[in-house]
Amino acid sequence: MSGDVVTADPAGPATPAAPALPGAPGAPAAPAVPARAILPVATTAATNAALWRMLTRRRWLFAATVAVLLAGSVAGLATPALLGVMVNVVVEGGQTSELVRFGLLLLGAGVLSAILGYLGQTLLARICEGALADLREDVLASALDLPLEQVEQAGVGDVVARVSGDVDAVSEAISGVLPAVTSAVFTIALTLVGLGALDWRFALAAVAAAPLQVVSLRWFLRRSGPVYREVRVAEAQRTEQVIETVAGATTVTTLGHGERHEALVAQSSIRAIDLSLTGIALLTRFYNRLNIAELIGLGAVLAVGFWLVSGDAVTVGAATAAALYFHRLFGPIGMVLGEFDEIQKAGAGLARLVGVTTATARPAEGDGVSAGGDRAPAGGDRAPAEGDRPASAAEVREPRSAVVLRDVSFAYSPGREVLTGVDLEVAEGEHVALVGASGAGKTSVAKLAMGIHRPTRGAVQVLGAAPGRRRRASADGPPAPRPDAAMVSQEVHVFSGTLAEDLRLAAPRASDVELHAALDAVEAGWVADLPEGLATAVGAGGLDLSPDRAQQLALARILLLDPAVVVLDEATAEVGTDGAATLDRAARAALSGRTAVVIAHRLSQAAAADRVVVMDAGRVVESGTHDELRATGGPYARLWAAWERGSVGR
Ligand SMILES: Nc1ncnc2c1ncn2[C@@H]1O[C@H](COP(=O)(O)OP(=O)(O)OP(=O)(O)O)[C@@H](O)[C@H]1O
Repeated sequence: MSGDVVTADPAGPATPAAPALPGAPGAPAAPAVPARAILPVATTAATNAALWRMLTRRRWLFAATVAVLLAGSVAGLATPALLGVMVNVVVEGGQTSELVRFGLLLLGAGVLSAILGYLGQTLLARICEGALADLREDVLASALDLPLEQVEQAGVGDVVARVSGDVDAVSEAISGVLPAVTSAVFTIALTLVGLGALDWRFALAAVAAAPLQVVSLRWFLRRSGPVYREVRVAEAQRTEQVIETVAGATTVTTLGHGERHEALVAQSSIRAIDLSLTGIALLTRFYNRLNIAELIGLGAVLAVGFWLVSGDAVTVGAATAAALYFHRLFGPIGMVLGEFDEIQKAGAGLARLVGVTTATARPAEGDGVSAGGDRAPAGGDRAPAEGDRPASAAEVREPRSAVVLRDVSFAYSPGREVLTGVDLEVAEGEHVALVGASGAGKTSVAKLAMGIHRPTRGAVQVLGAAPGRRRRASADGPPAPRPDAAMVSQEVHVFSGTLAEDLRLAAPRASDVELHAALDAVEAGWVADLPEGLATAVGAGGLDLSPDRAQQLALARILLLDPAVVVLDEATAEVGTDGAATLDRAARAALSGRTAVVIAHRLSQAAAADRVVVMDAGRVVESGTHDELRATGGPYARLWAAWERGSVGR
């Protein structure tokens, strides 16, 4: 996961929610992570409710549309009735002028029905396009808000498949199918009324087709639903496989694993294709059954017509009109039943999309997240294990601590704890350096503090800004809400665009003067030497920045973002002594006046901190100032001695 600055800033890159300031308005609460490592899929009821909400957001337009479509269907009903009357005129040897009059009426009804139908479809399409735009925005916003932990567990491919393939499936259904199906449903309902008006026995005969249609539909829905869901999952897996292969292309090529990866992509594609073919085979069998149902229905209407005409109960014209009415049902019924296919696919897609929006929905109070903004342990509904010490909000809320980890244990996979009983408190404005061998658990602590992961036991809390700190005001707008916490991670990402755009991801309204000031503060004097300065293209396809320069950009972004708490996990091993000294000074400038947790990859960073916390095998083993720890002769003193001898890091 790229993104060195993890922040609540809406313009920020890859912006999972930053940790909460307890009590702050809109403080994000940790959403419930499902036990299985997938993003949730909404229930049918929740999906239907979301669809209804989308459509009825524009309720007046919706009501007008229904009225126009109904009027169009009523006008359409006149056609078979008028044809029936014309047959009677012919049978009874009526005047040609009479025929012409009814012919003109027929033409008028047809034109009116077409105009109203067109208008209704246009209005409905407008509602649907609006609903679709809302859906796209909701899903994209929700996807950007997804906790990194959930994205990591579910796989990026799943998220990408949802915001692309699933949105497309729903788009097709909403913009193409829904308007057509709605007007078809009106036509069916009113045609049955028209048949009944001719003679109730015609309506009864028409219903003869219904049992087979209902049975066929139920048969189809039962089988196709799971198949379509599997298709969506298989497509997500294929996307995941492709993304993984492309993202790791260099590694794949250098290790000569190209063929293996191609085979894996092919395998996942074949599975998706096989499932799609199964769906098509089901659809063909379904249409066969519908054709048989129509044959039965038309046969019944004609037989009843023959019987009624023979008994003088109805005229030949009425029987003709009845047959035409039934024939008129073929199209709409076939369309509604046939489109169930698209509706099913869209339903599967919509359930996954609504799942994304619910994955980021804030749980209500009492959902396992304390009002103080504690990060509750994952698996909120598990029974407390023996030895669990569920830390209450009261227990962890301490007025002068900006970051509190209380008795925190954590495992990436069940049963494999990488942190055990970690207690860490960082006072407001304090700079704490985390020190330890590779794999000791420093980055895991940082990610827990940032809310990227949640503890399996214990509680984590990040408090707000130090009193008296001013928000950065922008010249041309209200002051931006101050972000709570931000992280500079080991993988600094330089986003494609100009240098100025890259920096403005952290502060969209910052002026060029402010950008230059931030760059100066982190000693990025090299920017001034670039021929195009802030307009220089960086990132993919642009100027390739060395790791220490990318690091300086990340630190400048911190200055522009101005968070209260910073977690710094920069590991720039490639820089020499001069580079390291520059980066240390840049970090000091970026962290000045903030609470900071610095993962000290160079012990010079630890020496400059207010306090050093030493970790070993997932536990805190020492804590104190640099001088105190050196004097005790413990693990830190040994690390320091080794570092001074130049055998570690430098
Ligand atoms: N995403 C992950 N999935 C599974 N295990 C992980 C993951 N990330 C880290 N670990 C494991 O957790 C343990 C602690 O790793 P962590 O990265 O927190 O240590 P660290 O002290 O920051 O190390 P380094 O200085 O090398 O970054 C290690 O055993 C590591 O292998």
